[in-house]
Amino acid sequence: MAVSSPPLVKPRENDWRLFLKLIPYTRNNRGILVISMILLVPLAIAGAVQPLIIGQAISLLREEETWSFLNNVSLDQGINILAGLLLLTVIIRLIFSSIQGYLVQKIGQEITAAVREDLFTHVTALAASFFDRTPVGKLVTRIASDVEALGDVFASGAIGVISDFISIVAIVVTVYIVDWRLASMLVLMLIPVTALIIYFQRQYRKANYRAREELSQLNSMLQENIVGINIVQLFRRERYNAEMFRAINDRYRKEVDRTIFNDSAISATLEWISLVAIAGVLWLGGIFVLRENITFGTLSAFILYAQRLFNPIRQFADKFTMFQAGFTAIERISELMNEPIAIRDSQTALSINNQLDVKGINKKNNRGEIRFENVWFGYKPDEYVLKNLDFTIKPGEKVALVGPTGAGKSSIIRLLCRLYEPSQGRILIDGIDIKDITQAELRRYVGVILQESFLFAGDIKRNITLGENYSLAEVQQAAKLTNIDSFIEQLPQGYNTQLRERGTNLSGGQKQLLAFARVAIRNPHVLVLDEATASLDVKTEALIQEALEELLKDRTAIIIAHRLSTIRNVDKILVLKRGELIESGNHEELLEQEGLYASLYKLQMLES
Ligand SMILES: Nc1ncnc2c1ncn2[C@@H]1O[C@H](COP(=O)(O)OP(=O)(O)OP(=O)(O)O)[C@@H](O)[C@H]1O
Repeated sequence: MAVSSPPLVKPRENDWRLFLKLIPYTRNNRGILVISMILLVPLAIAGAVQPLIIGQAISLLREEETWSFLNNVSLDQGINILAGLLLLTVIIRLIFSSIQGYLVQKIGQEITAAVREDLFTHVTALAASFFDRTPVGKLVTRIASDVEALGDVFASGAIGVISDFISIVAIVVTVYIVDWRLASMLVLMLIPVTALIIYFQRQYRKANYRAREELSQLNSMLQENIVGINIVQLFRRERYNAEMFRAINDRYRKEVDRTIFNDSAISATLEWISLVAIAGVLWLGGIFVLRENITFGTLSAFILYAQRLFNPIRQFADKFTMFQAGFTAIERISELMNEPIAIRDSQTALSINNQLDVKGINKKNNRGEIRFENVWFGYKPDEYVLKNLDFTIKPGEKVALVGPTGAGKSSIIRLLCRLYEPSQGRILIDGIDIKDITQAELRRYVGVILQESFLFAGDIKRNITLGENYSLAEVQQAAKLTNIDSFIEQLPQGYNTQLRERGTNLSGGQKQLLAFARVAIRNPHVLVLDEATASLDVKTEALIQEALEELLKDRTAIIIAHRLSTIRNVDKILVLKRGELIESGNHEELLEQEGLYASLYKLQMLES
C-alpha cells in the first residue's frame, strides 16, 4: 500500500497538442459542432450592441446627437424603437444561447462516452504485467472521474470559451468604432490582467495535477480496504488504515485547497480590474464629456462596455480553470491510452487463421503437444523465476508440475497462456510458436482452471458462457460433464440464479465447480488445472475427479497440485525448484530416484 507522496509530474505535452487528440472524437458530431459555432456569431453581436442601444436612449433623452433614423421620429417613438431593439437582442440571446448550450452539452456527452469506451477497450487489452504494477483505484479514477472532468470541459467549457472570445472581439471592435481613445484605454488594461491570469492558471494546473494524483491514491486505498475488508476487520486494522487514509486525504485536501486559492485569485483579480476599468472610463470619459468631445450617451455606453468586457474575460478565466482541469484529465487519460499493449497478435498470427485447428478438422493425431524450448522468464528484468526450461509434453499426456511454493509452477502456466512472454526461448503448441497464434485461438485451445475463480455479477448461465453464444442445452451438458448439474439444479432458480459481485453468495467450492463448467463448455484441447481442486471437500473432489477423468480423455493436461496423492496416476511429473526443472518421470521412477519428489511424497505420506 503506497502512501508516500507521489512524485510531482509536470505537464509534459503542449496543452493544445493534447487538445488536438480529441478532434477525432468530434467526427460523428461535426454538423452539430458547426451549427453551434455559427450560432455564436449572432449571440456575440446581439450582446455587443446592447450598450450601444442604451447609450442611444440616453443621448435621445438628453437631446444629443443620435443615429440618423432617430432624428425623424418623436422622442416617444424613438424610445419605443430603441426599447424594441433592445428586446429583440435579449430574445435572440435567450433563444440562441439555450439551443447552443444544449447542442454543446450533447456533443460533450457523446465525446466523453466515446473516450470512456476507448479507454475501457484499451485497458482490458493491456498485458498482465501492467496490472501487476497499477493499482485498481488508480485505473478506476482515470476511467471514471478523469473522463468526467473531460466531459465538463465540453459540456460547459469548450465552445463557451470560443463564445467568450467572440464576445470579447465583438465588444473590442464596437468600442473602437465608437471612440478609439476610450477603447484603447480599455484594451491596454487587458494586458496586465492577462499576464496575471496566465500566472495563476499555471499554478492552478500544477496543483490540479497533484490533486488528481492524490485522488487516485485515495481511491486505490479505498478500493483496497473494501475488497480486503475481511482481513481489515479480522486483524483489527480499522484504526491503523483510517490513520493512513487520513494522511492521504489530508494531502488531497491541501492540493485541492491550492487549486481553490488560484481559482479565487483569478476571480478576485478580474473583479478588481473591472472596477478600475469603470473608474478609468469615468475619469477619461468625464474629461471628454466636459470638453464636449463625446456625448453622455457614448460615456454611458462605455461604462456598460467596461463592465461587459470583463464579464466574458471572467467567464473565460473560469472556463479556463475548468480547461486546465480538463487538460490534466486529457494528459492522464492519454498516458493510459499510450500505455503500449505489450502482448499483441502478430501479423503472422493474424494472416494464418485457425492454425491450431481448434475444431480439429485436419490434424487429428497431433493435437495438444506442448514444447518449452530453453525458456527463461522473470517478472523483473534479470530476476529469473524460470530458468532454461526445456521439456515436451506429448499429445494426450497428463503431466503434473510439482515443487515447493514459489518454484515457478504458476508462472509456467501464465507463459503457456501468453499472459506474459518469455525473456528468452520459445513455447510451441503443436509445433507452432505461440507468438504466431492469435490470443483468441490460443486461449480457446488451452483451458485453465485456477485455484480461485472469479465470478461476475449476473446469473449462473452467463458465468459459464461468459457472454458467448451457447444454448442452455450446451450449458447443461457442460455442467453434466463436470458432475455439477445437480448442484446447479438445487439452487433456487437453477441456471438463472443471480450471483452477486465476485460470487459472494456462493462458497469457495461452489465457485470452483462453476469454473469447471466454464472451461468444459469451451471444449479445449489442453486443460490446465492450477490447484483447481484444493478448495473442494473430499466428496466433491471425488465427484470432480470422476468428471475430470472423462474430461481429460484425449486431451493434454497440465496439473499443478500440492497434494501429491492426487497426481499419482499422471503420465509424467515435472519437479521444479527455484525455477529449474530438477527431476522428471512418473511416480514410481521418481520415488526410485530418491530426490526432491521422493522426499516431498514421503513427508506428505507421514503427515496423512
Ligand atoms: N506478478 C508477479 N510479479 C512479480 N513476481 C511474481 C509475480 N508472480 C509471481 N512472482 C514470483 O515468481 C516466483 C514464482 O511464482 P509462482 O507463482 O510461479 O510460483 P508457484 O510455484 O506457482 O508457487 P505456489 O505453489 O505457491 O503457487 C515467486 O518467487 C513469486 O514471488
